[in-house]
Amino acid sequence: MVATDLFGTGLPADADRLRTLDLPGADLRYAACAWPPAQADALRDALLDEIPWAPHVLRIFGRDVPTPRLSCWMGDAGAAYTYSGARFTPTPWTPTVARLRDELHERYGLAFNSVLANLYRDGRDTVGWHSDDEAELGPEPVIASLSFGAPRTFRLRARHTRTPALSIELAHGSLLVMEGATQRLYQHALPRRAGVTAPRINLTFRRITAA
Ligand SMILES: O=C(O)CCC(=O)C(=O)O
Ligand SMILES: [Fe+2]
Repeated sequence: MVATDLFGTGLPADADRLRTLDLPGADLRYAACAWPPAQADALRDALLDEIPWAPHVLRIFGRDVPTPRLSCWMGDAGAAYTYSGARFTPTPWTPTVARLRDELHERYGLAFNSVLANLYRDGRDTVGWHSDDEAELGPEPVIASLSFGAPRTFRLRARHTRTPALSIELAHGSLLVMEGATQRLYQHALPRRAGVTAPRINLTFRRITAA
């Protein structure tokens, strides 16, 4: 009998292991099953319920534009963040998000002081092309992106040529870690997906270095 079974789920013992994705110059790792299905279900429900979701309004070319998703900026009191001209003071950690932050540290050795939570209510909610390259994140940001709920396609493209580079379906209970030159060389987006009626929650944990 091999030493299998991740949390008694019948999944292989290393189902939560991060594997490198092949993308030139980038540093991307992905674990399709960081949280096994039953745990991921419970986490999705708790996060839906516990996070104070609200539309964000971004100032783009001098106009106020509501984002096509709901969000919540959460973190340590000092971790203020500027995003597309809007300044966010973080909401205090909720219990489930704090637990996930601690798990990322204990299980993957990744430490964070803030998180941007996104709720894609259905397949019409999206995030457009961008890099997470705000000055507060430092020159080589480390971002841990957790997905719960409806699987959605995550795309990356070369920042300067806009050449499509990678397309990956982010699974329920998955973890994607972006670091190194990933933000400098690539942009990412989550396009619309027809036929998706279930919500998806994404938590992008970040490390804010300076005020
Ligand atoms: O929902 C996702 O997977 C990506 C979200 C994202 O790129 C962001 O919040 O910066
Ligand atoms: Fe992003």
